[in-house]
Amino acid sequence: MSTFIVEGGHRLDGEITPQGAKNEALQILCATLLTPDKVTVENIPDILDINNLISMLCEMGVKVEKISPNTYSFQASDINLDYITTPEYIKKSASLRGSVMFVGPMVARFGYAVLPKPGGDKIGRRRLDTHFIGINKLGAEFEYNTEQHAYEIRANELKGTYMLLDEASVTGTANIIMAAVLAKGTTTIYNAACEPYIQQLCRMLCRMGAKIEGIGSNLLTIHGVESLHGTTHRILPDMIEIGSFIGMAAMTGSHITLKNVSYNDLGIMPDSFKRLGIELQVKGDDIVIPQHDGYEIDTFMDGSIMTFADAPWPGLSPDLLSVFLVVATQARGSVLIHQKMFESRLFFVDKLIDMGAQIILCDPHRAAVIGSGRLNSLRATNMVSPDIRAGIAMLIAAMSARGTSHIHNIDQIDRGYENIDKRLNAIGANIMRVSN
Ligand SMILES: CC(=O)N[C@H]1[C@@H](OP(=O)(O)OP(=O)(O)OC[C@H]2O[C@@H](n3ccc(=O)[nH]c3=O)[C@H](O)[C@@H]2O)O[C@H](CO)[C@@H](O)[C@@H]1O
Ligand SMILES: C=C(OP(=O)(O)O)C(=O)O
Repeated sequence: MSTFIVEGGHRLDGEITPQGAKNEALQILCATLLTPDKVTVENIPDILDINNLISMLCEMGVKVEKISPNTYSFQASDINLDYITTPEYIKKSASLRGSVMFVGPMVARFGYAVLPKPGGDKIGRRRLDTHFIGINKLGAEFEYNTEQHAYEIRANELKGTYMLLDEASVTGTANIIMAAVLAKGTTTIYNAACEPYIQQLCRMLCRMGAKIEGIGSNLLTIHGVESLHGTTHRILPDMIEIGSFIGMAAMTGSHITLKNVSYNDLGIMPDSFKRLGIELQVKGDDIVIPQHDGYEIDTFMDGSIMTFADAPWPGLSPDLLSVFLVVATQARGSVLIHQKMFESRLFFVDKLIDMGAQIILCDPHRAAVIGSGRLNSLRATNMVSPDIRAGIAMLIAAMSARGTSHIHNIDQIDRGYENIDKRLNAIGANIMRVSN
């Protein structure tokens, strides 16, 4: 377990380029299993979750070549199906959420997959019903193996069908798409998740020979094909990292430029920051955040207190609410943060309260923040990062606080943010990494 020692009060100044998107990369790397041909992927983030997934692919027999720091090629021409029944595979799967998306491609191409309990953030119940029901509807059978503590999934043949998903699950939709592209006949997925990362997956699959209609909508029609071939794909910039940097810049009174953000793929996020009182200038495909001496939270048009709530795309991502929450503590005005999707993601506010923030945790899903308008800057403290996004929120709080804070368990931050300490120190932060 490593620790960040963060000296607060330093303003940032300069340019920063967002990393490739973690949650897109997890889907795309799993999709490389769908073809025996070579697939080259650019802009892969160098983060713990992705490196773990790549090492699992290697152990499954995928030939992985690192072409440059963020570009790899993958060739799944000779897969060792025995590996996926080993205790090692089961243990590694439990270290990240993305491993759940091996199921769709494996069952589509090899008729066999093993699904141990996947890992990922411990942020409340994270059910997999959508994955199971969808893949089962395509004709695969799930059987729980009590010795392995994992499901075995078998299918002689997958057959296209109509399905209305019980919820617009992101990884569930990706898994079902990856199974359906090689199924016989036509699959219709209604209530599909449709965020840019799912769109990117669909576009890559189409370049590999898949036939998918309705990309970008919640109604996908997939005409199954016999086989897929190789391609090259570039991962989008990580919208959650972009949002984290916007919030960090405002809260620390910094002037920074975010380079090449793929603005049109950011959805409602930039406007949501504007409603928090943060000024953003869009220059080409860059976002400039000018130095803020203060910012004031908007109200709704009827004058009532603003709420930021998560919703499936094109709503606001749940992964950004921890950032909105911490940034609101130093705004003028009040806001309700309503985390509808996950029930254990707001408990980190206790630490912000210790630092002097005015927050009432109304229940596990809702926190009311009374911004102090920088009258009382936060005080440094010691904290433990419980999940990726609480971790980055704690880092933002520490960077804006008076004094030196310690953030333990920063592996949680490293799961999703590439070399965050080095990249922020390069533009003026003072963050020291200590390995315990
Ligand atoms: C590896 C990866 O890509 N992880 C992301 C993915 O996780 P993941 O794919 O696991 O999340 P899901 O989309 O399945 O669901 C997230 C949560 O929202 C609930 N839910 C979902 C859809 C819906 O219409 N109503 C609803 O209540 C689910 O029950 C669950 O509690 O999507 C989440 C939601 O954007 C993000 O937080 C995760 O970062
Ligand atoms: C919840 C997240 O990730 P995961 O689904 O990988 O746990 C996240 O990225 O905020």
